[in-house]
Amino acid sequence: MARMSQQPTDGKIVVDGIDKRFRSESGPVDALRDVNFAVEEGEFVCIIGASGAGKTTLFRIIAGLESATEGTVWLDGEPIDGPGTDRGMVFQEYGLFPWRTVLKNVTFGLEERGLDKQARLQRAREMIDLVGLDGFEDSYPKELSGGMKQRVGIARALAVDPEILLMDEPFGSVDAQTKQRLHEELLDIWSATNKTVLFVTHDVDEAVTLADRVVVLTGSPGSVHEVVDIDLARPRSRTDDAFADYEQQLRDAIE
Ligand SMILES: Nc1ncnc2c1ncn2[C@@H]1O[C@H](COP(=O)(O)OP(=O)(O)OP(=O)(O)O)[C@@H](O)[C@H]1O
Repeated sequence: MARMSQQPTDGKIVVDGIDKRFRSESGPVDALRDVNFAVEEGEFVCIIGASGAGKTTLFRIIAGLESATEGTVWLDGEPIDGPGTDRGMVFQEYGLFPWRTVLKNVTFGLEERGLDKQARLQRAREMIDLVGLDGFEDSYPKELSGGMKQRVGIARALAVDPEILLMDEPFGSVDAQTKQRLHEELLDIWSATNKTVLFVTHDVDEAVTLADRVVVLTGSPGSVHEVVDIDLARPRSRTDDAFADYEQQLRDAIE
């Protein structure tokens, strides 16, 4: 298939005809087939789907950690062909350096950007404040709870001021109460910083809580079954009938 040399439609991120086939010892595995959707600047988009629908694979392709077999992901009209500081990443398993303090974990991305030490420390402290971890600058990851570790991950991703935040099940390992608090904090950070957020989850409740729009991946190989606009004012309440209706709609779509 001829590769288009121009982004086919408007959008900050345009996922354009993505196929992914893995080669494994037991033969090829088709993970994604003809995945198409666009994300507008400043939007909060969740990708949901059952286990194996290809969410993480798609995340990794958009992050530039994995290449597509067919198709292109466009960012501001340019094809993505590797990771970049325009995309900050947050993973479920934190990805922190255990031998570095909180402060040194957050300065990590800044060291590569050539900022002087003073500027790095100042920026890192601002981000640590933003995620509510002031006072923990000198702690090590093993001294922190899961929720706190994830805050460090978010601070580190934000430190380089990426335009886009890519999050792959970031709150999968924290308890329900912490998750709810992190949702509120993430939405505050999102509205304060105007980032574009792409957030992978298998949790329907989380998607309705957070997203402007939800991309539902189904099938194996996965493709876009439906894109659902969540037309609810924020802050959202789980006890609203409309919230429950969206949850049901997404549950039905996944099945
Ligand atoms: N490196 C790989 N080699 C071979 N197959 C892979 C590889 N990575 C993923 N797959 C396959 O691709 C498909 C999609 O996997 P992926 O991890 O993207 O799904 P997912 O929706 O994120 O699932 P989960 O919610 O369980 O994490 C699965 O069939 C998986 O086995």
